Formats: sequence, C-alpha cells, structure tokens
Amino acid sequence: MAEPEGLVTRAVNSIFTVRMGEEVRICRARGVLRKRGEKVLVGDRVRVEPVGSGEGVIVEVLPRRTELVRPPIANVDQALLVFSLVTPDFHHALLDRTLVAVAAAGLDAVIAITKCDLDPGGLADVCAAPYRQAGYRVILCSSVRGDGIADVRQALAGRVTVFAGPSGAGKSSLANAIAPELGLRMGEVSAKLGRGRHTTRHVELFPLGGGTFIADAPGFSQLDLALPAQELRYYFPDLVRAASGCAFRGCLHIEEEEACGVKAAVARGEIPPSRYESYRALYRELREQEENRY
Ligand SMILES: Nc1nc2c(ncn2[C@@H]2O[C@H](COP(=O)(O)OP(=O)(O)OP(=O)(O)O)[C@@H](O)[C@H]2O)c(=O)[nH]1
Ligand SMILES: [Zn+2]
Repeated sequence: MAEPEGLVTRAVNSIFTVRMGEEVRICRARGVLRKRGEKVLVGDRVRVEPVGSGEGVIVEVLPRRTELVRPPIANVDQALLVFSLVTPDFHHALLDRTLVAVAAAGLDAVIAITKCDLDPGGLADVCAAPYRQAGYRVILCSSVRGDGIADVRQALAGRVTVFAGPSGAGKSSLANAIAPELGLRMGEVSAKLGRGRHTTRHVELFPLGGGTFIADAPGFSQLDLALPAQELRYYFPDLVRAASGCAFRGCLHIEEEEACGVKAAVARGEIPPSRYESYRALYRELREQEENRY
C-alpha cells in the first residue's frame, strides 16, 4: 500500500515540514533519495512513512509541474507581481522584465498595483492600462484602505502563488491585509533573506486554507533571463498579437523598418511605447549576453 501523501511547506537544514490534510509532520528524507541526488523542495508533493505521532520519513517525491530555481519552490502555479504606484514609483521596465521571467518559468502572472490610496488622481489607471491592454489581470490595491484585497484573495484561491516585486513595494503589507496572522511572518522571512548576514535559505509556503498557499520570492525580479534573444518576442502577448501584421514570419520587430506589424501598432498607439521600449532593451541585453558567451 502506498504511503500517504503530503505537501512540503518548509525546509530548513534538510528538515522538512509536511502538511498532510490537517496534520503536520516534521520529516527527513530517506537516505536513498539523497543518494540518488533527488532533492526535496518546498512545494513538493511527497509520500511519507509516518513515525510516531508527529514525525515521518519522506520516501518519494512525486513528479513536479514547475520548478523555480530562486527561490527553490516546486509546483508554483502563479506569481503575484506586487508593484507600488508611488514610493517607490511605478516601475514599468522592471515589471515588463519580471513578466518575462515569470512566463519563462512557466507561471501565470497577476499584477497587484499597491498604495493606490496615494493616487494623486487617475495615475493607477494610467499605469495599469498597458498591462490590461496586453491581457494581464491587474488589481488596484491599498493595504491601508482595503481596496482590491477581496480581488487578490479570489485570484489566489486554490493555487500556489509566489509574491514577487521590488523592495518596499508592499508585499508584506498586502500579505498581512489578506491574512493578518501570516503576513507579518512572511515579511520576517523576506527580511532575513534580503538583509541578514547569516542568510539561511529559508523558503516557506504559508497556508491560507482551501488549498491556497503563498510564498515570498524576494529578488525574483533581479533574475537573469535565461532565454534566447530570438524567443523574447513570444513573452510579450501584446507583441505576439500585433505580429500577425508582420510581413516576415521571423520578424524580430527591431531592425525591420517596413512591414512590421508591431512597429505599426506602436505608431498607431495600440501598443504603449513603454512596452515596446522594454522589449527593445531586453532584446539588446539578451543579444549582448549571447555575444559575450563566445
Ligand atoms: N500608503 C500606503 N502605504 C503602504 C501600503 N502598503 C505598504 N505601505 C508602506 O510601504 C512600506 C513598505 O511596505 P512593505 O509591506 O514592508 O513592503 P515589502 O514589499 O514587503 O518590502 P521588502 O520587505 O523590503 O521586500 C511600509 O512603510 C508600508 O507601511 C499601502 O497600501 N498604502
Ligand atoms: Zn515585426
């Protein structure tokens, strides 16, 4: 008979916290897994041989759907990209870059624009427009006033979500508004990871009930993009749509002066200049990476 299944929610020094329904067990990995070089990650679905009332041995890691490298978490469904409207100012280029990194990791993206209580008037909709136009879900939030919190809860429901975004954007505050008892703990983890001198790699999935889990992913936006420059265009859904108007199927929307559907869409105001500029800048960066490799 197969051992019962659980979800790894925490990993510290090869000690794993495994949730099995309502029960939580503290586990080690069976030696043979380690010998085979099979790592157990937070987010892994595992089979556990129970030991006593609160402990166990992980005997099998079930196949992963996704695997993030930094932070090391398995089976993440989506990223909530938390970017503030002001303090710090909304950062289009960094959001565009993070959206590419998220898509390249195989995750869905939801965008939360925070601190909308500080909107001087109409700014939030202006910042959100390029992303709504591209087809992303954008939620305007205020952790102070409570705007958007119910929508964020709904977007997280039943899924495993990592919170990513620049320092000070309001990730901990948002987590705290969604689940008061967990938000503060999540902030503590990120503070330790980000600034602690003795940084233990501590990743944790926080349960919000009903199969909903959240994790902090500080530094996700600083990730190197590991994809060929030629493929970058597929990670901008708004460019993909406009590319049906390009004369050449291999059109990169950069040098091609004529018959580029993307450039035409930018000229007509259908693709915001900031999105196209982000594409060009990231393309250049990836090309340089490729050239320096040889
Ligand atoms: N006015 C306003 N201030 C906010 C809001 N959300 C967060 N803040 C403030 O913004 C600052 C940063 O918020 P945090 O939640 O710590 O940001 P963080 O993204 O977790 O930051 P790191 O831990 O550095 O990654 C704090 O001073 C918060 O009080 C909001 O909705 N409205
Ligand atoms: Zn083109």
